[in-house]
Amino acid sequence: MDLKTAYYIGIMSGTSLDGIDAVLADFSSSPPFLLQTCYLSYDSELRGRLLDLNHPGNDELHRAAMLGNELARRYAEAVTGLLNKCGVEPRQITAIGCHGQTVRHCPESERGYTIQLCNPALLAELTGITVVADFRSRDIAAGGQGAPLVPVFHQILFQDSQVHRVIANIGGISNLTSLTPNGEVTGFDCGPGNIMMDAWCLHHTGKPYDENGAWAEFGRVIPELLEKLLALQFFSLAPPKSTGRELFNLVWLESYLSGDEKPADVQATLLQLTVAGIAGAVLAYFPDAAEIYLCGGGARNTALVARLRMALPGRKVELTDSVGVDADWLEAFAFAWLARQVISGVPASLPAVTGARGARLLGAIYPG
Ligand SMILES: Nc1ncnc2c1ncn2[C@@H]1O[C@H](COP(=O)(O)OP(=O)(O)OP(=O)(O)O)[C@@H](O)[C@H]1O
Ligand SMILES: CC(=O)N[C@H]1[C@@H]2OC[C@@H](O2)[C@@H](O)[C@@H]1O[C@H](C)C(=O)O
Repeated sequence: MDLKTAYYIGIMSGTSLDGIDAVLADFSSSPPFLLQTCYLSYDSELRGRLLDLNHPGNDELHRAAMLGNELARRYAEAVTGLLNKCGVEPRQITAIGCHGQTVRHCPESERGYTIQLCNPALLAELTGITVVADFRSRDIAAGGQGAPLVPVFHQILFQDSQVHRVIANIGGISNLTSLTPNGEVTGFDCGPGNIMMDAWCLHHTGKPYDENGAWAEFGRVIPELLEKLLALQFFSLAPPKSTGRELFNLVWLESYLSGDEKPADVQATLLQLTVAGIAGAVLAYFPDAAEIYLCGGGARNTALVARLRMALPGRKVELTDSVGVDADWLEAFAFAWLARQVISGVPASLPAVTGARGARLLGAIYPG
Protein backbone atom coordinates (compact mmCIF):
# COMPACT_ATOMS: atom_id res chain seq x y z
CA MET A 1 0.00 0.00 0.00
CA ASP A 2 1.48 3.39 -0.89
CA LEU A 3 1.95 5.96 1.86
CA LYS A 4 -0.75 8.22 0.50
CA THR A 5 -3.47 5.71 1.27
CA ALA A 6 -2.12 4.60 4.65
CA TYR A 7 -1.64 7.84 6.61
CA TYR A 8 -4.65 9.57 8.13
CA ILE A 9 -4.99 12.23 10.79
CA GLY A 10 -7.75 12.06 13.40
CA ILE A 11 -8.81 15.11 15.40
CA MET A 12 -11.12 14.93 18.40
CA SER A 13 -12.27 17.74 20.64
CA GLY A 14 -14.90 16.26 22.90
CA THR A 15 -17.65 17.30 25.24
CA SER A 16 -15.23 17.91 28.15
CA LEU A 17 -14.08 21.03 26.25
CA ASP A 18 -10.54 20.46 27.52
CA GLY A 19 -8.78 20.72 24.18
CA ILE A 20 -7.78 19.08 20.92
CA ASP A 21 -6.43 15.54 20.54
CA ALA A 22 -4.75 14.96 17.17
CA VAL A 23 -3.13 11.73 15.98
CA LEU A 24 -1.32 10.51 12.90
CA ALA A 25 -2.38 6.93 12.21
CA ASP A 26 -0.88 4.38 9.86
CA PHE A 27 -3.39 1.93 8.39
CA SER A 28 -0.91 -0.03 6.28
CA SER A 29 -0.93 -2.93 8.73
CA SER A 30 -3.51 -4.75 10.79
CA PRO A 31 -4.07 -3.70 13.50
CA PRO A 32 -3.36 -0.08 12.55
CA PHE A 33 -1.09 1.95 14.79
CA LEU A 34 -0.36 5.49 15.95
CA LEU A 35 2.73 7.20 14.55
CA GLN A 36 2.43 10.48 16.44
CA THR A 37 0.14 12.40 18.78
CA CYS A 38 -0.35 16.07 19.63
CA TYR A 39 -2.53 17.77 22.25
CA LEU A 40 -3.50 21.46 22.22
CA SER A 41 -5.43 22.62 25.25
CA TYR A 42 -8.22 25.20 24.97
CA ASP A 43 -7.61 28.43 26.84
CA SER A 44 -10.35 29.54 29.21
CA GLU A 45 -11.42 32.29 26.81
CA LEU A 46 -12.21 29.80 24.02
CA ARG A 47 -13.85 27.37 26.45
CA GLY A 48 -15.98 30.24 27.76
CA ARG A 49 -17.05 31.30 24.26
CA LEU A 50 -18.05 27.71 23.44
CA LEU A 51 -20.03 27.38 26.68
CA ASP A 52 -21.67 30.76 25.99
CA LEU A 53 -23.29 29.24 22.92
CA ASN A 54 -25.62 27.51 25.38
CA HIS A 55 -27.07 30.97 26.01
CA PRO A 56 -29.16 31.82 22.97
CA GLY A 57 -29.35 35.33 21.59
CA ASN A 58 -26.72 38.00 21.00
CA ASP A 59 -26.39 36.89 17.38
CA GLU A 60 -25.51 33.30 18.23
CA LEU A 61 -25.36 32.31 14.54
CA HIS A 62 -22.55 34.81 14.03
CA ARG A 63 -20.85 33.71 17.25
CA ALA A 64 -21.08 30.05 16.14
CA ALA A 65 -19.65 30.82 12.69
CA MET A 66 -16.76 32.78 14.22
CA LEU A 67 -16.06 29.89 16.57
CA GLY A 68 -16.14 27.47 13.61
CA ASN A 69 -13.40 29.53 11.99
CA GLU A 70 -11.42 29.81 15.21
CA LEU A 71 -11.61 26.04 15.75
CA ALA A 72 -10.48 25.36 12.17
CA ARG A 73 -7.40 27.52 12.87
CA ARG A 74 -6.66 25.66 16.10
CA TYR A 75 -7.16 22.28 14.40
CA ALA A 76 -4.74 23.41 11.66
CA GLU A 77 -2.22 24.32 14.38
CA ALA A 78 -2.62 20.84 15.86
CA VAL A 79 -2.02 19.30 12.41
CA THR A 80 1.13 21.38 11.93
CA GLY A 81 2.33 20.44 15.42
CA LEU A 82 1.68 16.78 14.71
CA LEU A 83 3.46 16.72 11.35
CA ASN A 84 6.42 18.78 12.62
CA LYS A 85 6.94 16.28 15.43
CA CYS A 86 7.50 13.41 12.99
CA GLY A 87 8.72 15.08 9.79
CA VAL A 88 5.78 13.90 7.68
CA GLU A 89 4.62 16.18 4.82
CA PRO A 90 0.98 17.21 4.31
CA ARG A 91 1.05 15.59 0.84
CA GLN A 92 1.65 12.20 2.50
CA ILE A 93 -1.66 12.40 4.35
CA THR A 94 -4.74 11.04 2.60
CA ALA A 95 -7.23 12.85 4.81
CA ILE A 96 -7.98 14.42 8.15
CA GLY A 97 -11.01 13.08 10.03
CA CYS A 98 -12.11 16.07 12.08
CA HIS A 99 -14.90 15.50 14.58
CA GLY A 100 -15.44 19.19 15.37
CA GLN A 101 -16.77 20.53 18.64
CA THR A 102 -20.22 19.33 19.66
CA VAL A 103 -22.27 22.35 20.73
CA ARG A 104 -25.77 20.85 20.32
CA HIS A 105 -26.93 17.25 20.24
CA CYS A 106 -30.68 16.74 19.74
CA PRO A 107 -31.00 13.45 17.87
CA GLU A 108 -34.55 12.58 18.88
CA SER A 109 -37.49 12.81 16.48
CA GLU A 110 -37.66 13.29 12.72
CA ARG A 111 -36.44 16.83 13.25
CA GLY A 112 -33.33 15.64 15.04
CA TYR A 113 -29.99 17.33 14.49
CA THR A 114 -26.51 17.56 15.91
CA ILE A 115 -23.94 20.33 15.50
CA GLN A 116 -20.18 19.80 15.59
CA LEU A 117 -18.60 23.19 15.04
CA CYS A 118 -15.66 23.57 12.66
CA ASN A 119 -15.21 25.23 9.30
CA PRO A 120 -13.90 22.19 7.36
CA ALA A 121 -13.42 24.22 4.17
CA LEU A 122 -11.08 26.55 6.05
CA LEU A 123 -9.25 23.60 7.62
CA ALA A 124 -8.71 22.09 4.14
CA GLU A 125 -7.52 25.48 2.88
CA LEU A 126 -5.12 26.01 5.79
CA THR A 127 -3.59 22.52 5.69
CA GLY A 128 -3.87 21.63 1.99
CA ILE A 129 -5.16 18.24 3.15
CA THR A 130 -8.55 16.66 2.38
CA VAL A 131 -10.86 17.00 5.37
CA VAL A 132 -13.73 14.70 6.34
CA ALA A 133 -16.21 16.35 8.74
CA ASP A 134 -19.79 16.14 10.02
CA PHE A 135 -19.70 12.42 10.84
CA ARG A 136 -22.95 12.28 12.78
CA SER A 137 -25.65 14.00 10.68
CA ARG A 138 -26.21 11.22 8.16
CA ASP A 139 -26.91 8.65 10.85
CA ILE A 140 -29.47 11.00 12.45
CA ALA A 141 -31.03 11.59 9.02
CA ALA A 142 -31.41 7.80 8.80
CA GLY A 143 -33.28 7.74 12.10
CA GLY A 144 -30.28 7.04 14.36
CA GLN A 145 -28.77 8.77 17.37
CA GLY A 146 -25.66 9.86 15.48
CA ALA A 147 -23.69 8.58 18.49
CA PRO A 148 -21.76 6.77 19.70
CA LEU A 149 -19.81 6.09 16.48
CA VAL A 150 -16.63 4.62 17.92
CA PRO A 151 -17.90 1.10 18.91
CA VAL A 152 -17.14 -0.26 15.43
CA PHE A 153 -13.51 0.82 15.85
CA HIS A 154 -13.41 -0.69 19.33
CA GLN A 155 -14.35 -3.97 17.68
CA ILE A 156 -11.38 -3.78 15.32
CA LEU A 157 -8.96 -3.15 18.17
CA PHE A 158 -10.36 -5.12 21.08
CA GLN A 159 -12.61 -7.99 19.94
CA ASP A 160 -11.62 -11.24 21.66
CA SER A 161 -12.78 -14.69 20.55
CA GLN A 162 -12.99 -16.01 24.12
CA VAL A 163 -13.97 -13.19 26.43
CA HIS A 164 -16.95 -10.83 26.52
CA ARG A 165 -15.40 -7.38 26.78
CA VAL A 166 -16.85 -3.96 27.47
CA ILE A 167 -15.05 -0.75 26.56
CA ALA A 168 -16.05 2.25 28.69
CA ASN A 169 -15.07 5.61 27.28
CA ILE A 170 -15.11 8.21 30.05
CA GLY A 171 -14.99 11.55 28.27
CA GLY A 172 -17.35 14.44 28.98
CA ILE A 173 -20.11 11.85 28.58
CA SER A 174 -19.54 8.13 29.23
CA ASN A 175 -20.35 5.55 26.62
CA LEU A 176 -20.08 1.75 26.56
CA THR A 177 -19.25 -0.71 23.81
CA SER A 178 -20.01 -4.40 24.29
CA LEU A 179 -17.97 -6.90 22.26
CA THR A 180 -19.14 -10.49 22.58
CA PRO A 181 -16.88 -13.39 21.57
CA ASN A 182 -19.23 -14.21 18.68
CA GLY A 183 -18.73 -10.75 17.16
CA GLU A 184 -21.86 -8.87 18.29
CA VAL A 185 -21.26 -5.17 18.85
CA THR A 186 -23.61 -2.94 20.80
CA GLY A 187 -23.12 0.32 22.62
CA PHE A 188 -24.73 3.49 23.93
CA ASP A 189 -24.13 6.58 26.05
CA CYS A 190 -24.70 5.63 29.67
CA GLY A 191 -24.48 8.94 31.54
CA PRO A 192 -22.03 11.63 32.53
CA GLY A 193 -18.30 11.09 32.36
CA ASN A 194 -16.33 14.09 33.55
CA ILE A 195 -18.82 16.76 32.55
CA MET A 196 -20.56 17.22 35.93
CA MET A 197 -17.41 16.75 38.05
CA ASP A 198 -15.55 19.29 35.88
CA ALA A 199 -18.37 21.84 35.99
CA TRP A 200 -18.72 21.67 39.79
CA CYS A 201 -14.97 21.72 40.30
CA LEU A 202 -14.53 24.79 38.08
CA HIS A 203 -17.42 26.55 39.77
CA HIS A 204 -16.02 26.02 43.28
CA THR A 205 -12.26 25.84 42.92
CA GLY A 206 -11.51 27.59 39.60
CA LYS A 207 -9.69 24.44 38.43
CA PRO A 208 -10.91 22.82 35.20
CA TYR A 209 -10.96 19.32 36.74
CA ASP A 210 -10.46 17.49 40.01
CA GLU A 211 -7.11 15.81 39.53
CA ASN A 212 -7.33 12.12 40.42
CA GLY A 213 -10.61 12.82 42.19
CA ALA A 214 -8.65 14.14 45.20
CA TRP A 215 -11.27 16.72 46.14
CA ALA A 216 -14.09 14.20 45.69
CA GLU A 217 -12.25 11.80 48.02
CA PHE A 218 -12.16 14.53 50.61
CA GLY A 219 -15.98 14.62 50.59
CA ARG A 220 -18.71 12.10 51.38
CA VAL A 221 -21.38 10.89 48.99
CA ILE A 222 -24.83 12.39 49.75
CA PRO A 223 -27.11 9.35 49.16
CA GLU A 224 -30.37 11.35 48.81
CA LEU A 225 -28.80 13.62 46.19
CA LEU A 226 -27.34 10.67 44.30
CA GLU A 227 -30.74 9.00 44.29
CA LYS A 228 -32.43 12.12 42.89
CA LEU A 229 -29.82 12.50 40.16
CA LEU A 230 -30.10 8.83 39.20
CA ALA A 231 -33.88 9.22 38.91
CA LEU A 232 -33.30 11.15 35.66
CA GLN A 233 -35.25 9.30 32.96
CA PHE A 234 -32.16 8.99 30.75
CA PHE A 235 -30.65 6.37 33.09
CA SER A 236 -33.62 4.00 32.78
CA LEU A 237 -34.20 4.60 29.07
CA ALA A 238 -33.45 1.54 26.92
CA PRO A 239 -30.79 1.94 24.21
CA PRO A 240 -30.23 3.22 21.60
CA LYS A 241 -29.52 6.46 23.41
CA SER A 242 -27.07 9.33 23.42
CA THR A 243 -26.78 12.52 25.41
CA GLY A 244 -24.80 15.67 26.13
CA ARG A 245 -24.77 19.01 27.93
CA GLU A 246 -28.47 19.45 27.14
CA LEU A 247 -29.22 17.01 30.01
CA PHE A 248 -26.11 17.06 32.15
CA ASN A 249 -25.35 20.59 33.31
CA LEU A 250 -25.10 22.72 36.47
CA VAL A 251 -28.67 24.03 36.18
CA TRP A 252 -29.92 20.43 36.39
CA LEU A 253 -27.70 19.70 39.40
CA GLU A 254 -28.57 22.91 41.21
CA SER A 255 -32.29 22.16 40.93
CA TYR A 256 -31.65 19.36 43.49
CA LEU A 257 -29.40 21.30 45.88
CA SER A 258 -30.66 23.01 49.02
CA GLY A 259 -27.53 25.15 49.28
CA ASP A 260 -26.52 23.57 52.61
CA GLU A 261 -24.40 20.82 51.06
CA LYS A 262 -20.64 20.92 51.47
CA PRO A 263 -19.11 21.45 48.00
CA ALA A 264 -16.70 18.51 48.48
CA ASP A 265 -19.65 16.24 49.32
CA VAL A 266 -21.37 17.27 46.09
CA GLN A 267 -18.14 16.50 44.22
CA ALA A 268 -18.01 13.04 45.85
CA THR A 269 -21.64 12.51 44.82
CA LEU A 270 -20.92 13.51 41.22
CA LEU A 271 -18.00 11.11 41.04
CA GLN A 272 -20.30 8.38 42.32
CA LEU A 273 -22.93 9.41 39.76
CA THR A 274 -20.43 8.72 36.96
CA VAL A 275 -19.55 5.38 38.57
CA ALA A 276 -23.21 4.43 39.00
CA GLY A 277 -24.04 5.36 35.40
CA ILE A 278 -21.27 3.14 34.04
CA ALA A 279 -21.51 0.23 36.47
CA GLY A 280 -25.33 0.26 36.44
CA ALA A 281 -25.39 -0.02 32.66
CA VAL A 282 -22.75 -2.78 32.60
CA LEU A 283 -24.67 -4.81 35.18
CA ALA A 284 -28.04 -4.23 33.51
CA TYR A 285 -27.05 -4.88 29.91
CA PHE A 286 -23.77 -6.82 29.93
CA PRO A 287 -23.72 -8.79 33.19
CA ASP A 288 -21.61 -11.53 31.58
CA ALA A 289 -18.78 -9.23 30.54
CA ALA A 290 -15.63 -10.42 32.28
CA GLU A 291 -13.28 -7.65 31.18
CA ILE A 292 -13.95 -3.92 31.28
CA TYR A 293 -11.42 -1.62 29.59
CA LEU A 294 -11.48 2.09 30.31
CA CYS A 295 -10.44 4.93 28.02
CA GLY A 296 -10.91 8.70 27.75
CA GLY A 297 -9.60 11.26 30.23
CA GLY A 298 -11.70 9.87 33.09
CA ALA A 299 -9.62 6.69 32.95
CA ARG A 300 -6.75 8.82 34.36
CA ASN A 301 -8.83 9.71 37.43
CA THR A 302 -7.46 7.19 39.94
CA ALA A 303 -10.27 7.66 42.47
CA LEU A 304 -12.88 7.09 39.77
CA VAL A 305 -11.16 3.92 38.57
CA ALA A 306 -10.92 2.60 42.15
CA ARG A 307 -14.66 3.20 42.67
CA LEU A 308 -15.49 1.52 39.39
CA ARG A 309 -13.53 -1.55 40.46
CA MET A 310 -15.55 -1.65 43.67
CA ALA A 311 -18.81 -1.32 41.74
CA LEU A 312 -17.90 -4.13 39.32
CA PRO A 313 -16.61 -6.92 41.56
CA GLY A 314 -15.36 -10.14 40.01
CA ARG A 315 -14.48 -8.44 36.74
CA LYS A 316 -11.18 -7.29 35.36
CA VAL A 317 -11.27 -3.46 35.20
CA GLU A 318 -8.22 -2.05 33.42
CA LEU A 319 -7.26 0.76 31.06
CA THR A 320 -7.08 0.12 27.30
CA ASP A 321 -3.34 0.82 27.69
CA SER A 322 -3.11 -2.75 29.01
CA VAL A 323 -4.40 -4.10 25.68
CA GLY A 324 -2.14 -1.96 23.55
CA VAL A 325 -3.95 1.33 22.89
CA ASP A 326 -3.27 4.46 24.93
CA ALA A 327 -6.54 5.47 26.61
CA ASP A 328 -5.95 9.16 25.80
CA TRP A 329 -5.84 8.80 22.01
CA LEU A 330 -8.43 6.21 21.17
CA GLU A 331 -11.16 8.60 20.02
CA ALA A 332 -8.90 10.67 17.76
CA PHE A 333 -7.58 7.37 16.36
CA ALA A 334 -11.19 6.35 15.66
CA PHE A 335 -11.88 9.51 13.66
CA ALA A 336 -8.80 8.88 11.53
CA TRP A 337 -10.28 5.42 10.82
CA LEU A 338 -13.77 6.81 10.18
CA ALA A 339 -12.26 9.26 7.64
CA ARG A 340 -10.60 6.33 5.92
CA GLN A 341 -13.92 4.51 5.66
CA VAL A 342 -15.57 7.49 3.94
CA ILE A 343 -12.68 8.02 1.57
CA SER A 344 -12.81 4.30 0.74
CA GLY A 345 -16.58 4.48 0.22
CA VAL A 346 -17.35 2.05 3.05
CA PRO A 347 -20.35 2.67 5.36
CA ALA A 348 -19.13 2.84 8.94
CA SER A 349 -22.22 3.27 11.06
CA LEU A 350 -23.65 0.44 13.15
CA PRO A 351 -27.47 0.50 13.14
CA ALA A 352 -27.40 -1.92 16.11
CA VAL A 353 -25.73 0.85 18.12
CA THR A 354 -27.35 4.05 16.88
CA GLY A 355 -30.76 2.69 15.90
CA ALA A 356 -30.56 4.01 12.33
CA ARG A 357 -32.51 2.35 9.50
CA GLY A 358 -29.29 1.11 7.96
CA ALA A 359 -25.55 1.56 7.69
CA ARG A 360 -24.52 4.78 5.98
CA LEU A 361 -21.41 6.49 4.68
CA LEU A 362 -20.61 8.91 7.48
CA GLY A 363 -19.07 12.31 6.82
CA ALA A 364 -18.70 14.99 4.19
CA ILE A 365 -15.51 15.33 2.15
CA TYR A 366 -13.77 18.68 1.58
CA PRO A 367 -10.96 18.00 -0.93
CA GLY A 368 -7.52 19.41 -0.05
N1 LIG B 1 -5.67 12.84 36.20
C1 LIG B 1 -6.96 13.15 36.01
N2 LIG B 1 -7.81 13.22 37.04
C2 LIG B 1 -9.12 13.53 36.89
N3 LIG B 1 -9.67 13.79 35.69
C3 LIG B 1 -8.88 13.73 34.61
C4 LIG B 1 -7.50 13.40 34.69
N4 LIG B 1 -6.97 13.43 33.43
C5 LIG B 1 -8.01 13.76 32.61
N5 LIG B 1 -9.15 13.94 33.30
C6 LIG B 1 -10.48 14.31 32.80
O1 LIG B 1 -10.57 13.95 31.44
C7 LIG B 1 -11.12 15.04 30.68
C8 LIG B 1 -10.67 14.94 29.25
O2 LIG B 1 -11.12 13.69 28.76
P1 LIG B 1 -11.31 13.41 27.23
O3 LIG B 1 -10.20 14.04 26.48
O4 LIG B 1 -11.55 11.95 27.06
O5 LIG B 1 -12.64 14.18 26.97
P2 LIG B 1 -13.40 14.44 25.62
O6 LIG B 1 -12.43 14.44 24.47
O7 LIG B 1 -14.20 15.63 25.86
O8 LIG B 1 -14.29 13.14 25.49
P3 LIG B 1 -15.71 12.79 24.81
O9 LIG B 1 -15.66 13.23 23.41
O10 LIG B 1 -15.72 11.30 24.91
O11 LIG B 1 -16.74 13.44 25.62
C9 LIG B 1 -10.66 16.28 31.44
O12 LIG B 1 -11.51 17.37 31.18
C10 LIG B 1 -10.76 15.80 32.88
O13 LIG B 1 -12.07 15.94 33.34
C1 LIG C 1 -22.72 14.06 20.16
C2 LIG C 1 -21.35 13.75 20.66
O1 LIG C 1 -20.42 14.50 20.44
N1 LIG C 1 -21.22 12.59 21.33
C3 LIG C 1 -19.95 12.14 21.88
C4 LIG C 1 -19.91 12.43 23.38
O2 LIG C 1 -18.67 12.01 23.94
C5 LIG C 1 -18.84 10.66 24.42
C6 LIG C 1 -20.23 10.30 24.01
O3 LIG C 1 -20.87 11.60 24.02
C7 LIG C 1 -20.31 9.72 22.57
O4 LIG C 1 -21.65 9.51 22.27
C8 LIG C 1 -19.77 10.69 21.51
O5 LIG C 1 -18.41 10.54 21.23
C9 LIG C 1 -17.76 9.36 20.86
C10 LIG C 1 -16.46 9.73 20.25
C11 LIG C 1 -18.50 8.45 19.86
O6 LIG C 1 -19.19 8.92 18.98
O7 LIG C 1 -18.29 7.23 19.93
